[in-house]
Amino acid sequence: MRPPKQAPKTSQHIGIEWATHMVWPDDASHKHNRGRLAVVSGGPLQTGAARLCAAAGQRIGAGWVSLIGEPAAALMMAHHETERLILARMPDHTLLDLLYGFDALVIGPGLGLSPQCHKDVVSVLTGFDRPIVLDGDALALVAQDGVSGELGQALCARQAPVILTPHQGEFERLFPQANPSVKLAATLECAKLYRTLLVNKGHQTIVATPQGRIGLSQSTTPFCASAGTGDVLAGMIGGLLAQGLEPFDAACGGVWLHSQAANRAGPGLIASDLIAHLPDLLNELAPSPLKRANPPADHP
Ligand SMILES: NC(=O)C1=CN([C@@H]2O[C@H](COP(=O)(O)OP(=O)(O)OC[C@H]3O[C@@H](n4cnc5c(N)ncnc54)[C@H](O)[C@@H]3O)[C@@H](O)[C@H]2O)[C@@H](O)CC1
Ligand SMILES: Nc1ncnc2c1ncn2[C@@H]1O[C@H](COP(=O)(O)OP(=O)(O)O)[C@@H](O)[C@H]1O
Repeated sequence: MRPPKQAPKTSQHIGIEWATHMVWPDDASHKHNRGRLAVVSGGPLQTGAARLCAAAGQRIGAGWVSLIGEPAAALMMAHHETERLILARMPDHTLLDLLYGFDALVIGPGLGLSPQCHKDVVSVLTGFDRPIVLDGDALALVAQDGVSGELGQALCARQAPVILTPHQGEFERLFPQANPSVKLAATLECAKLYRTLLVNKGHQTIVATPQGRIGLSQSTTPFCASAGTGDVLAGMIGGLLAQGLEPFDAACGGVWLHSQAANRAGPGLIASDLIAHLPDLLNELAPSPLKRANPPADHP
């Protein structure tokens, strides 16, 4: 079958309308019912990606965000983190033990590629029944296995939602048969192959479901090409999933908020700037009673 030349009818430009899916806190909200997000860190020298991711998930509204790492990584994170809770994974802990009670998980940013990392990704895909975002090294591990390998099969068999967020290099490794000149068709085929929702990133970002639903975004500044910006996107999507958004809405909402934050940051952008721009963006989107109070006119 020849690839479609144009976007299928189900494709939508990802614009401000995705904000209508946002979940806002109300008087009954408390930190445990606004979404609990877990992010798995790599080793003590690789905690930065997971920390960016977790901070983004918290800024976008998840009420409780934990970073999980082996004891040395946990200690390193504890030196840096204030609002994120650190969970040290002791030798007798499985990852699933520590994930009890969380609403969503991001795994992959800075994770590493060791056999233990592989085992952990298999264990969450088969044993964690809440939404998962796979990014970074988790995607490298899936690509190493291929679709017929253990991780590929775990993805295909999984019933609960999972979102893959590859950049171009990761996408090409996940789906080596892809023709890069037809990114839309290749993204759809890859989503079908792994039976999962894909966010294929880059100047043009494509969100695709295995059923053929498509979201397209190409309004982001190229200053976004900076280390860690993808980790922030994974955290934003994870934070929206933790708050209960449907996976397609969480993916498109994350992509849109990320692009708006990037455009506001502009020249000189580094990944943490995207997180810093979220409060202003969210304030503009929030229902009137929730908007930030303006200082009185005579405020100094
Ligand atoms: N603050 C941090 O600690 C950061 C950690 N990071 C982590 O570092 C690990 C390696 O990440 P990489 O993204 O380098 O992944 P990989 O090392 O798996 O892939 C990079 C390779 O893909 C190729 N490539 C092709 N198109 C590309 C594109 N559009 N964007 C990026 N690479 C492209 C590159 O040339 C390179 O050979 C991951 O675990 C990642 O999460 C990065 O996210 C950067 C920030
Ligand atoms: N040229 C570009 N124009 C617009 N957005 C870009 C461009 N290059 C990268 N991006 C965006 O920046 C982010 C980079 O993600 P990724 O490469 O995974 O980062 P990292 O792994 O370093 O966190 C993605 O959201 C991607 O869409």
